[in-house]
Amino acid sequence: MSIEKVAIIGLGLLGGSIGLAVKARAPGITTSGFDADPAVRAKATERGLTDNVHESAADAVRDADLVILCVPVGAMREAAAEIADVLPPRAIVSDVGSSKQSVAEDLAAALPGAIVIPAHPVAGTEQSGPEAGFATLFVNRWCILTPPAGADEAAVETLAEFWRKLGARIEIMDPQHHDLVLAVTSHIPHLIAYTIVGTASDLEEVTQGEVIKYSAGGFRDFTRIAASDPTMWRDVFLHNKVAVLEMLGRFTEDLTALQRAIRSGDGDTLHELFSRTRAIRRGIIQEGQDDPSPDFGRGH
Ligand SMILES: NC(=O)c1ccc[n+]([C@@H]2O[C@H](COP(=O)([O-])OP(=O)(O)OC[C@H]3O[C@@H](n4cnc5c(N)ncnc54)[C@H](O)[C@@H]3O)[C@@H](O)[C@H]2O)c1
Ligand SMILES: O=C(O)C(=O)C[C@]1(C(=O)O)C=C[C@@H](O)C=C1
Repeated sequence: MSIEKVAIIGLGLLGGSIGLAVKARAPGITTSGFDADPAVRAKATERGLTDNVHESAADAVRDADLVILCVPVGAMREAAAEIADVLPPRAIVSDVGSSKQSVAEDLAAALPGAIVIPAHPVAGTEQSGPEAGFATLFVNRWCILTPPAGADEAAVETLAEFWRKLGARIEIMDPQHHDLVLAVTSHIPHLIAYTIVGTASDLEEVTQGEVIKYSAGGFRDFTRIAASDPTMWRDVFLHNKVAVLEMLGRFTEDLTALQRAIRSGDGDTLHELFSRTRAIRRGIIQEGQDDPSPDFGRGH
């Protein structure tokens, strides 16, 4: 199976980055795009995010070998339903959603009989919209494929090869496991950032403008994450509810243990944890998994 035409539905950060990455790294593949928002379609045309930007999802997916849904996870079902009647029978349908169980269920329900291979490129920034995309977003990043049991192996390999062309590394995972892992590595960190920035802002009366004044330190890193798209993240928490609540329970227990250590003056417990976490950060940097694009969306 080879991919000659990719249809991208949703032309924000992820959809736009896929379009630009195909142009830069797989120029033999044609791209077509659609976004529900006319202003996004206009900007996508201006930036040339895909070769063609269509006025309907149905027009965009015509003759496509691969369709990638790049919409918020809460909009996946509706976006899939819009292409159900016109989807070429041999086309692979995939997505980039940050949670996988609910998306797999929604796509299977909306597209009975279609070849559906959900995926999640673990790459992004706090930016969103058609101006945010860039061609190197996926370089050296993991793309996790979560094929359903009994999925066509050739289709899985075709999708994996597509993502490798864009620079990604491939992992295959069960959707339930994906959602648990990402709950702790991505979803809860975002929830913590939203919380700490929200709490500091609620305390503004006490801190009298100091939230902004002293935000050059660690707090500033939290504000970057807390600037992430509200619609996208609302949908992630509503659609990965079980895993997030389970991991949040575990996190709360660990936080309580730290609270106890501080209260009782147990410096060893604090020091041991902080040493372990420092080693993890250094390991990530050594593996070369840090910022793919230091001048974009990071480090400000
Ligand atoms: N932002 C990240 O860091 C990141 C990383 C990996 C995966 N993801 C996932 O990628 C997906 C897209 O996120 P993004 O950051 O590109 O968001 P974005 O807001 O930049 O883009 C989403 C686009 O989808 C469009 N859209 C919404 N409903 C639609 C519909 N029914 N049909 C057509 N278009 C529709 C919106 O108009 C918008 O332009 C989400 O599922 C998100 O969970 C995001
Ligand atoms: O770097 C960031 O700003 C991100 O939030 C990217 C990030 C992440 O948590 O790692 C966010 C959501 C995704 O589904 C994948 C990647």
